[in-house]
Amino acid sequence: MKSIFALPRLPLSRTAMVGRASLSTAVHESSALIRVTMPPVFNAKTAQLALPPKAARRAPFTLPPPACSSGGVGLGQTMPPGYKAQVGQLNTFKLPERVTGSTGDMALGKALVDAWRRDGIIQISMNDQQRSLWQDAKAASHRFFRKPHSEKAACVDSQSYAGYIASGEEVTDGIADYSEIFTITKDLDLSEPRVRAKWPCHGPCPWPAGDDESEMKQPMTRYNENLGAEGDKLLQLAELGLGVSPGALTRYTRDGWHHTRVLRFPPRNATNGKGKEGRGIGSHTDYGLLVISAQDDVGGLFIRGPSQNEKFANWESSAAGLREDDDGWVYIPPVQGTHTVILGDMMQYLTNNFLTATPHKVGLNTRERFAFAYFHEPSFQAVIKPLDHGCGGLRSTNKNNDDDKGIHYGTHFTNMFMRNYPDRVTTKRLLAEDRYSLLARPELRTIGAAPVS
Ligand SMILES: O=C(O)CCC(=O)C(=O)O
Ligand SMILES: [Fe+2]
Repeated sequence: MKSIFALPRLPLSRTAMVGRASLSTAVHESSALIRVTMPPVFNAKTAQLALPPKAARRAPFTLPPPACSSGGVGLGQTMPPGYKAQVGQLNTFKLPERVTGSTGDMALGKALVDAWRRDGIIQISMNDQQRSLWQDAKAASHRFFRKPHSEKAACVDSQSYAGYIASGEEVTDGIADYSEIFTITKDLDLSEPRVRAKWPCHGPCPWPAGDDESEMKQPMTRYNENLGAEGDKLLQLAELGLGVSPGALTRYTRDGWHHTRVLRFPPRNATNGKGKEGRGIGSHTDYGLLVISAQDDVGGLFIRGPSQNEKFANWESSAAGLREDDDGWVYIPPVQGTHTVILGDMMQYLTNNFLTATPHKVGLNTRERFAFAYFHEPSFQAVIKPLDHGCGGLRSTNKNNDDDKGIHYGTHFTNMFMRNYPDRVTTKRLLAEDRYSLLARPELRTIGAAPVS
């Protein structure tokens, strides 16, 4: 059996960043009562006119007005106790039904890219169908997490990383997280050719026993399929906003290795004592292109916006634990009826750091919290190469793209999951059967070998 430590570039669990000037503007303690009014919804039709010249645009995040102002919701009120952070107040963008490349789409794409570059996060409104899919998926997650431990713990598969992860089982930067998770990866039965060929991470999703599909599988699958379309729509808009050719991003997501983490966080006073007090998930970046998240009304998510002073590349050395206890975190209050979208490692690599992966972490609150993180990813087989043109004219450091070997997404994903779950049966089987070596085979590297601008 090959030792995990002998594998090429396998960083330690979910990673971290370095030194950033602390925000000089007001920082709100979680106990502060803040009243704010929500900003207007972005209107794609008027976006071009509405976009102010760069210098006049608002500073990263609009800080809420003082407590005495009237109306609005106390967004900062839901911040978990014991945390100190600026409270983010995000504009809510509305996406069109279809992206056609119209002037409105181009303006919206530019506005999204600007917001990611400024804040590291965007907020988009759910349409009626998405609200209903989210309600159904959330109800299914409540049902699942209420099951006895033994029933949840049985939801494990030895070939895929899908299924249950108990509170305290996941490790970020060497410290156990309190989150309780059900991961959904591509659900492939045992007769599927990639599963038969023993490709790493490929296998069935171990739905709970007795699920007649309506309990868990259907609501989760419908939710994920809808976000699959939403993810590609966002990438099309990002292509317009970056000024790269159509397909420059979406070419990678055909048969994308999209997956979802269904999460429950215990209240801070009811943990199993296996993690670090108050901590839900430690600071990390996620692995692919986009993370589209929904959270209930409890609150717990913090992010760090892009900074010139904070350089990291999670595919080279782990960004887990990055600046976990530093200043400079922004609390993202739950806004019902919206998804938030942050960026992953592959978006950073593709755009030569023009867009950067968004470091984030989760704190435990006084009530239990439920959230969904959907990951919009390249195909497992994709070899990602930095974009040649566009992206504001930025090019990768001094590297010539033709010489760049690129990043094989399937290898990055496998490294990250082995890192997070060193003791899981899936990791043990992967190593015991030397599946890792298959990642070098040409049939696992079929998408995107040549750079596209
Ligand atoms: O709970 C959240 O809002 C985010 C979860 C997260 O960061 C993850 O699952 O990777
Ligand atoms: Fe995450």
